[in-house]
Amino acid sequence: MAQSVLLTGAAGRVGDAILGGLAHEHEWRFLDRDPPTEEYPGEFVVADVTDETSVRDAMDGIDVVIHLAGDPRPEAPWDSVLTNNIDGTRTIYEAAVDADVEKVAFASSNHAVGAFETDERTPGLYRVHDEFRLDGTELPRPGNLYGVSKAAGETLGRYYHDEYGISVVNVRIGNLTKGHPPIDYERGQAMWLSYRDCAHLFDRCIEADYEYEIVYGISDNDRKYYSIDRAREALGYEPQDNSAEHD
Ligand SMILES: NC(=O)C1=CN([C@@H]2O[C@H](COP(=O)(O)OP(=O)(O)OC[C@H]3O[C@@H](n4cnc5c(N)ncnc54)[C@H](O)[C@@H]3O)[C@@H](O)[C@H]2O)C=CC1
Ligand SMILES: O=C1O[C@H](COP(=O)(O)O)[C@@H](O)[C@H](O)[C@H]1O
Repeated sequence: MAQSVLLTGAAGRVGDAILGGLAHEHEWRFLDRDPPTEEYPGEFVVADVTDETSVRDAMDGIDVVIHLAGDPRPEAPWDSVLTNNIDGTRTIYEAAVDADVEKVAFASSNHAVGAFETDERTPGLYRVHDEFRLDGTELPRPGNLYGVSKAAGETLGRYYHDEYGISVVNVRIGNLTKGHPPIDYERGQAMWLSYRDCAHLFDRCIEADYEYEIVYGISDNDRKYYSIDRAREALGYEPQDNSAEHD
């Protein structure tokens, strides 16, 4: 069923992947601090996610928020992730609960658990026969301050779910690249998320019923060290791509 969806960070790569598959499936409103450089299939609000007034206005009549806006750089400095990622996510949740939004899908990251990739585990971890899996029940283990900000975003979701009942799914996105998996990069191939699977996964975040979830957002790669079982069970995610098919 078509839903009214607010997509923050719409002008970025993940937004592009989502709209590539779902532009005509839902009623969209977009928010980004960068103005659009092309036509979007819905109202486009140019605003910063830390601007409470603009975010509250953008939330009016919305059923589901897909919150992508933030600094995506693994090497991002603390000032930037504190403002754009942590405060921005808090601003989104405050406005969402006040507007009676049903669900928020939060773009978390592999970097929230990057420090599980110890010297002892790698590079074996990235290879097909290694059986180590993270499944979303483990505690965060960030390897950088960007990862800390994503773990904080997941925890903000936990709080707003428990306190206000809003449905929350945190998608620990792997490595989104268009057309094919990263080349000569085993880690990136193990956590590849194709554009097609990305659109489908966020469609399931819009449509499925859930309470509070942490899932991994990768394609069905032979090499994987993230389990996609929870995404399948909780959301009905059925990925079609596999980085091994591009070897
Ligand atoms: N691309 C990937 O492989 C992965 C992305 N993610 C997460 O997904 C989200 C989107 O990432 P990408 O599309 O790759 O990044 P991107 O940089 O291509 O897009 C991010 C968008 O957010 C906007 N933005 C940033 N800060 C903002 C603010 N304070 N207010 C309003 N808009 C703001 C930017 O203008 C940009 O259009 C990020 O939260 C990132 O951490 C997580 C894991 C992997
Ligand atoms: O969270 C993110 O992860 C991806 C993949 O990480 P990388 O360390 O393999 O590059 C990254 O490309 C993206 O920019 C980031 O937001």
